[in-house]
Amino acid sequence: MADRSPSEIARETFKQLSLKKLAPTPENYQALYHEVAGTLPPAHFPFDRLRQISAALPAKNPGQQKQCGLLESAISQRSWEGVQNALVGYAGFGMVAPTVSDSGLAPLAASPHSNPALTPEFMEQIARLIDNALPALGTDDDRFLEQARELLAFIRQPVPDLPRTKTMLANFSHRLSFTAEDQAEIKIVLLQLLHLVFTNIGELCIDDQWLKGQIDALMEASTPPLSLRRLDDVQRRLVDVIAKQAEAKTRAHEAQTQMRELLVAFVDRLSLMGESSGVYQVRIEECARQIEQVTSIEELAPVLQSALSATRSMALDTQNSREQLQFMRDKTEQAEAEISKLHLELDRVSAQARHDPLTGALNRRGLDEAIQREISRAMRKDTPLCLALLDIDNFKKLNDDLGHEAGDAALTHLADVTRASMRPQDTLARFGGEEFVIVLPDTGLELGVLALTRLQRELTKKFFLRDNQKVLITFSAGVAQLATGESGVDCIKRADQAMYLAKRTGKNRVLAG
Ligand SMILES: Nc1nc2c(ncn2[C@@H]2O[C@H](COP(=O)(O)OP(=O)(O)OP(=O)(O)O)[C@@H](O)[C@H]2O)c(=O)[nH]1
Repeated sequence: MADRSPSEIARETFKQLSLKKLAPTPENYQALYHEVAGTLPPAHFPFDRLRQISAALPAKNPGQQKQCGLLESAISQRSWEGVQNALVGYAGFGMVAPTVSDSGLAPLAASPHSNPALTPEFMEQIARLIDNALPALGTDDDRFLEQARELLAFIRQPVPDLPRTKTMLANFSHRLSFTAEDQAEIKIVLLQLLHLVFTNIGELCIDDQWLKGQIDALMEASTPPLSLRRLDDVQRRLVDVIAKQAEAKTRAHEAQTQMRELLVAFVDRLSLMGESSGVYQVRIEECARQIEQVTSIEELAPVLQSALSATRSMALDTQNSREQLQFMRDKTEQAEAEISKLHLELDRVSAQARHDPLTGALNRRGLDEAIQREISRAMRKDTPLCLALLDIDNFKKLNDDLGHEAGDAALTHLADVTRASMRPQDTLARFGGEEFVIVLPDTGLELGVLALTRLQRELTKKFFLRDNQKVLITFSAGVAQLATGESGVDCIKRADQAMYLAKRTGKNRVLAG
């Protein structure tokens, strides 16, 4: 039998079908064929069931459509390997909701891990997302925190139940929306309160120009959009204001005590004068009475003597009082002069704290602190940091042509335009006369140069106006990116060299250092 050709086997198979009175179905034919040929029938391939599954699979995106096509063709070719590849490929194109299809079959993916998108890694990513978002939502709502903890514990299980995960996520998201809304509102109200406090402090110190300037800067710095750096700035300024107020309070207290002492001394002196003039009056009245009674010139002499001595002693008392009052007046004037000197000194020292009083930019001390902070941040986050040094071109000529006051206004204008055009996280500091440093976090050299070039353009658009005349301010700048292990001072030196080169090669340029 083994030597027979396929056509002979086929003929014999038909003969057997008729002899055994079997229906001529493909299955019967196949079974008899292998019996006649003496070969093994291939493993059963469930065409119909597989086609049903294939028909139940939604093809909602191009990836799924392609895999459905591949599945159909694998079924036609009876290729188990093809079927497996098509199904694995299909699962990679998104999670399918476990609904029942027209065919009456539930689609795949009832377990979270039958879809690669819901792998333990993916669930861990969701858990980390929640973990990281929690601190931003505050710790006031206990129920919300508890719900978050429950959800985290649940989705970190090895195989979390999918429908339960969905329900828990939906509940959490619902509560989260309220908590986030609350937090946003709290932030707004806190800011309003802060502004109210600043306004009040500002009104309390109308005579103190420096303090008023600080309050204005505080108001501006606490206006959204806020950033951690702007809040740092608010904090630094507030510390200065509080220190200044404490000193002013001590000073006022001292002055008050001194004035009170002077007043007490003055009142004492007045009553003494009153007393001595009362004694004088009694003695003079006595003299007058004696004069009325004298009968001879001899009797008059001792009375006159007594009147003279009373007058002399009154004159002496008056002289003493005048001297004492003069002394007190001198002392008061001296105290006043000392207080106003102290005031001036305090203004000067306070203004030097961290900000440049003219432009409101940080001063050298403030800059040192800001650079230190940004260097630590850049190292921690492994991000680039640039320092730019800019110097106004031909500033001496501007001063000479328009006056020193116009020069001051030009410096303020440059600082204002810079603050408006740089990012909130950038920091501006006045480095010296007409030199400024800009600290640019998260910025590589190329972007740093671009930022300064953009600032140049802004200055050509936002003119400095003097007596209704447009005055164009330009600057030359050098930008340096902080190298590993480099100090802020050395980085500024490199920026300074680049700026110097920009000056020497025509000004109004930005060069990388
Ligand atoms: N109005 C005003 N002028 C200042 C201030 N600080 C420094 N200056 C003046 O700035 C001028 C700087 O002059 P220079 O160093 O010669 O520089 P420049 O004229 O800008 O020349 P280049 O830098 O070469 O473009 C000096 O005249 C200083 O008096 C300030 O606070 N206010």
